[in-house]
Amino acid sequence: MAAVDLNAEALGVPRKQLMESSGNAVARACRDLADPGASVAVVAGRGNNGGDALVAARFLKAYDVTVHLLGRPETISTDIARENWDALVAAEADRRTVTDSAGFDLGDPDLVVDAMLGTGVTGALREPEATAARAINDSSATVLAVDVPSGVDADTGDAAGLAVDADRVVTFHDDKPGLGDLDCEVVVSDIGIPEAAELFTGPGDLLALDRDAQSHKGDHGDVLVVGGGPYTGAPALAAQSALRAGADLARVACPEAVAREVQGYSENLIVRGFSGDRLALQHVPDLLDFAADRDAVVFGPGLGDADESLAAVREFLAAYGGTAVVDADALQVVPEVDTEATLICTPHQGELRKMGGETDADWETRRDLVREFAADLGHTLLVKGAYDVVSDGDAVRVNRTGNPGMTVGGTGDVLAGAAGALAAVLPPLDAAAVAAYGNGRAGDLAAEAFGGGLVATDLLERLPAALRGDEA
Ligand SMILES: NC(=O)C1=CN([C@@H]2O[C@H](COP(=O)(O)OP(=O)(O)OC[C@H]3O[C@@H](n4cnc5c(N)ncnc54)[C@H](O)[C@@H]3O)[C@@H](O)[C@H]2O)[C@H](O)CC1
Ligand SMILES: [K+]
Repeated sequence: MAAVDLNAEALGVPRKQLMESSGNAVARACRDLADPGASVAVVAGRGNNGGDALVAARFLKAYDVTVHLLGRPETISTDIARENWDALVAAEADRRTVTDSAGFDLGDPDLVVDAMLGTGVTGALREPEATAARAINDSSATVLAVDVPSGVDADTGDAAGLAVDADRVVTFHDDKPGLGDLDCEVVVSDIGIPEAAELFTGPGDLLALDRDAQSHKGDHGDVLVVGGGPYTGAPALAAQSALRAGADLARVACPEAVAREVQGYSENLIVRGFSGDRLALQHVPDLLDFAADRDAVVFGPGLGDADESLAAVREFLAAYGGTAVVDADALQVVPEVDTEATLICTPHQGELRKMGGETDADWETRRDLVREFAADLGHTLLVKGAYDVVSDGDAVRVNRTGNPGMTVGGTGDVLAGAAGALAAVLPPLDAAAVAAYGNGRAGDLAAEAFGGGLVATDLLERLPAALRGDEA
């Protein structure tokens, strides 16, 4: 929900506007449950759940409304909730602030609006919320809960002890998984979050990358790039991109003939050569061993399309059970391989057709075609284009970052490496979506500096800022 909110904000629909819609929906539910003139007690907590009800109070002119704020106004935790409190103060609305549980008096209302806690609840209800919850449960009033009954975990439906016993819940945007088992009526209200906030990647998607302060070396991925042979820059770009996208370790397995050159690009890479000047079947057993201890493998950058190299990719994937990003020439073997591995395939439109997939000039048609083809393959697809389409055969995401300057060579290797690093820490669909978003943003930042003259290494430098969400 937090991710969708941020994406909505980036699309020009800020949280305060959503709160106005939520409050409006709460007021509608009140009108449904009580006749004009009825007494309504709005019990508001200090977060945005409370804020929703403070808005609702403004919409209930035909009712006898008393607002109980649990806590001093200075302790309201968000600006948008505080602004709505200030609006009630300015309007001299009937209101009380409850600074300790002894000071809470619900009165004898016809209807209670429970807006103490929503999705922000942590642990058992503290005071004065606990006292207020008991008073609400003891009263004979009809109880309308905002978003979720206070004290109930919206994801699981569990309560850590006491929770409000509601007659009806008005929840927002989408059903919450935890509400299904509650013994009360649940109404889902649309609050104007654009569908695009869920379809298109946005800054909210970056929330998935938040790191645990307690993390250790290796927690963020040990990534192996298998490639090189005819090209040496591609595997080096992919591996460096994995590091820039947050991986702790990036290794390259490449032919001995090019290993020195690959190492020469960066001292941050761990390079391991195998005999000869290109990948072949004889290398597969060692590669499988080496890959088994890694979190993700990126297959393809600079590998070339020699028959023996493609045969090796086929044999590797057939025996591999981990997570792999498959790019470039390696893509063509994917449709014919029966593998246990979790694959993220990163074709451009031409490579997609070579894999047997269809494409279309219209992005909405393409979205549907990519979803179907991903379902057929049983793998995640990231189909590159002006609009990148990502699908695991079920969900679809579309990425709009990036610019025409990125048609330069090497940007695909940067994307594949980033996808490898992210696949080490996120589910495949999210890894692909965030990689596409970050790579495109890095390209946009690079275009600011270099326009159509940007090169792939410019993206490497800007990938950390792009994945942090810095403004272009
Ligand atoms: N897009 C949306 O989903 C929208 C949701 N809205 C509403 O916002 C709430 C979530 O708001 P948030 O501020 O994140 O959290 P809460 O208001 O639920 O609670 C935070 C508040 O509560 C305190 N607290 C936490 N746990 C406890 C406890 N066990 N006992 C006492 N107090 C507790 C904490 O310290 C904070 O002060 C969502 O449910 C919707 O109702 C938006 O308005 C519209 C968009
Ligand atoms: K609530």
